[in-house]
Amino acid sequence: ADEVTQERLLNVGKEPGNWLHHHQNYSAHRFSTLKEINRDNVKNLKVAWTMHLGGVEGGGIWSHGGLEGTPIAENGFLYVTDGWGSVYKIDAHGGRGVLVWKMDPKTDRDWAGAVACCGVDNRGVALWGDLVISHTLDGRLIATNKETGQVAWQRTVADPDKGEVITGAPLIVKNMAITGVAGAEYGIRGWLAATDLTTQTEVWRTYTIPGKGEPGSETWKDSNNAAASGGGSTWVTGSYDPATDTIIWGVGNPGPDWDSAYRPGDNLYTDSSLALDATTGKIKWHYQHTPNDPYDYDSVAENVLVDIPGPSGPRKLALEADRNGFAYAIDRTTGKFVWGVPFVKKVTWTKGLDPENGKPIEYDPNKPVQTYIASVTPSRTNMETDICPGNMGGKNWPPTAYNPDLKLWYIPVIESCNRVKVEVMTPEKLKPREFWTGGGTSQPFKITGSVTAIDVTTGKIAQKMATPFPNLGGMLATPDLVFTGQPSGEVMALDAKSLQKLWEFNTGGGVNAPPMTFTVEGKQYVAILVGLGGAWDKWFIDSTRELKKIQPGSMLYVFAL
Ligand SMILES: O=C(O)c1cc(C(=O)O)c2c(n1)C(=O)C(=O)c1cc(C(=O)O)[nH]c1-2
Ligand SMILES: [Ca+2]
Repeated sequence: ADEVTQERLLNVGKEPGNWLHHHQNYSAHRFSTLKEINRDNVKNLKVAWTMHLGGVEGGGIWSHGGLEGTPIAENGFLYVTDGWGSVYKIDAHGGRGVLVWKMDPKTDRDWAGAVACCGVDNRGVALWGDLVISHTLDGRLIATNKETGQVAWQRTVADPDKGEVITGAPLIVKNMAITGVAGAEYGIRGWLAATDLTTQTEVWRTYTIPGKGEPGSETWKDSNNAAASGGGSTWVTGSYDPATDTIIWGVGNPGPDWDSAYRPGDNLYTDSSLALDATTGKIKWHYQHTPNDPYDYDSVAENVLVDIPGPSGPRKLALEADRNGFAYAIDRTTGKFVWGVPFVKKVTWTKGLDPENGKPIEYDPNKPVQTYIASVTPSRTNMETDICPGNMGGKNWPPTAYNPDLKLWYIPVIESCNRVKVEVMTPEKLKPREFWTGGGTSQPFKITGSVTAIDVTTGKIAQKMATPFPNLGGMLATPDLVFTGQPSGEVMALDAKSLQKLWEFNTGGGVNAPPMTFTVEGKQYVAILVGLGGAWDKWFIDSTRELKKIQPGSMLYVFAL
């Protein structure tokens, strides 16, 4: 078998025809050097083959599943998941797709689906040795034999009885699988866990909310014991810097989401980028974007690691496009702010970022409860208000892509506002497996989107292409193109510099997953999963009424010249 080793995972540039990491490389670039499909011929791109998958069944509070995964490609085989965690190995040789095996983990749909805030979601697998490593919504890490499709072993990592589920893809670092958790809307205390794949045991588990007396615990100043149910999920796969053996991972919102007076203080490490020693799980640094967040602005987005020439040698940056509407560059050696720029058209909750430290200008470290621009901030004295970006954020989980030649970073943008209603929470209201949000949202405004390119040498917006719908799929970059999709069904290719649309195909479904690319027998393909699920069609559909017509679906599209 083709063993996937740490050596190969570190050197994916040597095998450009494969796509071995969830985010393509450890730096989360989602950039492929393949250029058989390019600016000149992309207009001729056609469907090469398709495959219907399963996983559309409902469960818990969900009427159906959706597809958010990034396929993994190795030596002509694809590995994809559906929302309930079934893994499909597909033989892509010979210009068509043939199912080799399907591993159905028999996810407990009602038990897990009842505490999945935002859809029946599974964002994909990882490869290690001769195993396919995957997660299930009901909290398991599963190792499947790559050749036979037989489950080699499995281990429970998260507990839906506590409101914990898993939606993200695992990150493989050395001999470990790193698992992030979801559940901040159900009063969990977030964590990251590392499982040794050789011994099948836990190496470390680091909580994203410090325990009593630990550094950072002073940022929970309440008498409600809010930290114990304070959220801080880690539901999007992070990145890894081998030079310093550092994992950089985004942390989600504090809970209860909108009643910030329940949890006075900055609420570390919610809404932060967190750097951990990969070997020990020890926290090295953090950078918090929205202290004492009253807007539900999870900072779970992937951190994109880039090295930019600077006056005194290369600057080692971690880029993050935050739900709060700002894109950040952080020095990934020190965790210090470098630049920040709004990437959405409308931000109303702050006047902007302090150019020195990147904190919102209105942030006052001496205030226990931050009010930012108080007239548009949900609070106990402003119980109903409109926020921009809306609570899905300026960018949600759909991943960015980075072109290292052009130094352009492409953000899949949601241009939005929505309405928040606050509910005052008390400790008695905290119940296992029940929503712990301190309010709710409604959608009185139309929501659109864009692809926004940032020049990372300047931290300025280089280009923006408006789209009629929010970007719920994410980005792929190649030397002179970017690929993305729309929830209305279109997959498109844009010119990497001008963002002019060069090609489009309507899949007849809803795109809620990122495109990727690979080769088989020397020929380049672009693959994307199609099937609208996630948070949108339950919680946000009123802002995009045309999308109400989109039917549940589950299909893999593969394109070629
Ligand atoms: O805090 C969390 O634990 C958590 C988890 C998830 C998830 O696992 O999908 C989402 C969110 N929050 C969230 O706030 C959100 O907007 C969201 C959208 C989606 C999606 O897949 O469309 N998931 C999630
Ligand atoms: Ca959340």
